[in-house]
Amino acid sequence: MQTQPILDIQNVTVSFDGFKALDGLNFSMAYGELRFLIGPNGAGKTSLLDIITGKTRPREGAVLYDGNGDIQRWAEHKRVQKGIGRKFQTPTIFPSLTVYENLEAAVGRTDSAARLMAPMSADQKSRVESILEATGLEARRGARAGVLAHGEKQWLEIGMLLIQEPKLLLLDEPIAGMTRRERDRTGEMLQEIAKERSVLVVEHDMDFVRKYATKVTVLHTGKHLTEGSVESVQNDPRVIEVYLGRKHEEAAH
Ligand SMILES: Nc1ncnc2c1ncn2[C@@H]1O[C@H](COP(=O)(O)OP(=O)(O)OP(=O)(O)O)[C@@H](O)[C@H]1O
Repeated sequence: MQTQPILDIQNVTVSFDGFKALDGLNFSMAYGELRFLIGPNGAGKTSLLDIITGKTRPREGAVLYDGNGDIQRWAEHKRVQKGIGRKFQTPTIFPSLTVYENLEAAVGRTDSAARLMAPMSADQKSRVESILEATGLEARRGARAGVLAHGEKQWLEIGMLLIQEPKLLLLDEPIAGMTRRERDRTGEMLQEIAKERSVLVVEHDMDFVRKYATKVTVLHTGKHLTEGSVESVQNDPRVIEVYLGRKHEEAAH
């Protein structure tokens, strides 16, 4: 087990026309950790993912990653090559290709165009098989991605990221729109994935967070409000005040 964090965000500030989406944020994650990120709308959760992937550059602070020092000068594609994978809410799968073909396309995605066109190696084929198993899509391997159920599409995209063997996987509300069964399957999948890599999940659904999180970080107004076990965070008066109380009120209306 590595003692250094895989990700260490130090005093990061991101401003849009003077408005601070992240305001002196400190955040760090260990290797092999499944971390949930919660906070009210506008807290800065997506902005945090954006500075990790390089979509946004901070005005101040440092983004230390996987023993590379500060990676702020790295382009987005370099971060992907170095193991930072991000799943957006809307899947970017190829609907007319089968599940298997989608994974086949993803296997060489970070390589050169020539490698992309070449037949898969034995190693790549076995990676596709292991991803089919990990995502529970073995029986759907021949189905066109466009006809998959909503949950299956999300799992396929997770598979397409996993096949590139990321070290740090970022997921933005992965269970949005899923059935209860799909949610549970996704929660179990994330726990399995985190045995081999670090996973950071932005999630609003507190039932899901309660069930699958061991450690939760709460953001508020671009700052790190608190972090800890689900129980400690849920009972923190500041969290109740800024987030959970508000969510209960929303649910009551
Ligand atoms: N490109 C941008 N230009 C201007 N303001 C932005 C931009 N991106 C984010 N913001 C603002 O920064 C703040 C933080 O946004 P962010 O999307 O990171 O919050 P969030 O916690 O992900 O919210 P939500 O839960 O609603 O997705 C918001 O007030 C948002 O309006």
